[in-house]
Amino acid sequence: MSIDLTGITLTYPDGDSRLTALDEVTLHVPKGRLTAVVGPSGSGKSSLLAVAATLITPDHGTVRIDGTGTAGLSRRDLAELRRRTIGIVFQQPNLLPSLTAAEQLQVMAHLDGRRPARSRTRALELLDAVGLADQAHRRPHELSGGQRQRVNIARALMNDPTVLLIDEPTSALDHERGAAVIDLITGLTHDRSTATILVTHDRTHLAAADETVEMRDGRALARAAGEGPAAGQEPVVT
Ligand SMILES: Nc1ncnc2c1ncn2[C@@H]1O[C@H](COP(=O)(O)OP(=O)(O)OP(=O)(O)O)[C@@H](O)[C@H]1O
Repeated sequence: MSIDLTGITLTYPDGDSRLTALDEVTLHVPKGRLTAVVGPSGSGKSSLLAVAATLITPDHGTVRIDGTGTAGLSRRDLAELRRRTIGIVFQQPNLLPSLTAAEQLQVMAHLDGRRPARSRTRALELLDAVGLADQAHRRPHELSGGQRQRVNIARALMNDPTVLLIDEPTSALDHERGAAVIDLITGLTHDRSTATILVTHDRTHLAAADETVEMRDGRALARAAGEGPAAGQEPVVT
């Protein structure tokens, strides 16, 4: 149960040439560990998450999820792999306005063909796990920003993923609510043994990470949790 990115290079079209967004990035996140990814705007953080989520195929390098290589899989098989093993939390919760918190989660199980009664039980368990047991009946406009983000995180857990990929989950929250969401992510990573990658701008979150990777111009520089800014330029990581 892990996610392994090895020698990932990703380029985008840029006029007559190509822009290198990821340059030989290697990253190994074992189960039960939280890796934070930081770096300036444009350094490749979102691209890294998109490759890890198998939403973008890199030019070079391999992505292995729980030991399974993704190269050569059909779009259908990739979609299946994503649905079964990867939980993705985007920056904006993107909740459906007309559904209650519990129903936002049940939609995921419905897409997976599971029975409504069982999915309701699981949705309520997960809302409880993220501290929203008493908010299951509320619609998004009746929840605070922090509560909406918790629903977003619970929804990503609905299919019991082994890999959690989280993009800037606290950007719309004040410091206190942001810190609570990071605590939640740390706890879920350890309790549910997910391999978690957290992209964040906020360096105060780094203390919660088991490892930090600093992105610079598409390259990954590693440093241990709690250290100051990456000093060396050596490519990283384990
Ligand atoms: N679809 C795209 N087409 C062309 N270039 C892109 C595309 N997406 C990203 N880029 C470029 O790739 C580089 C890395 O972008 P990326 O979004 O991964 O960085 P980031 O670190 O997530 O930035 P931010 O913190 O601002 O979200 C940037 O130079 C960006 O302009």
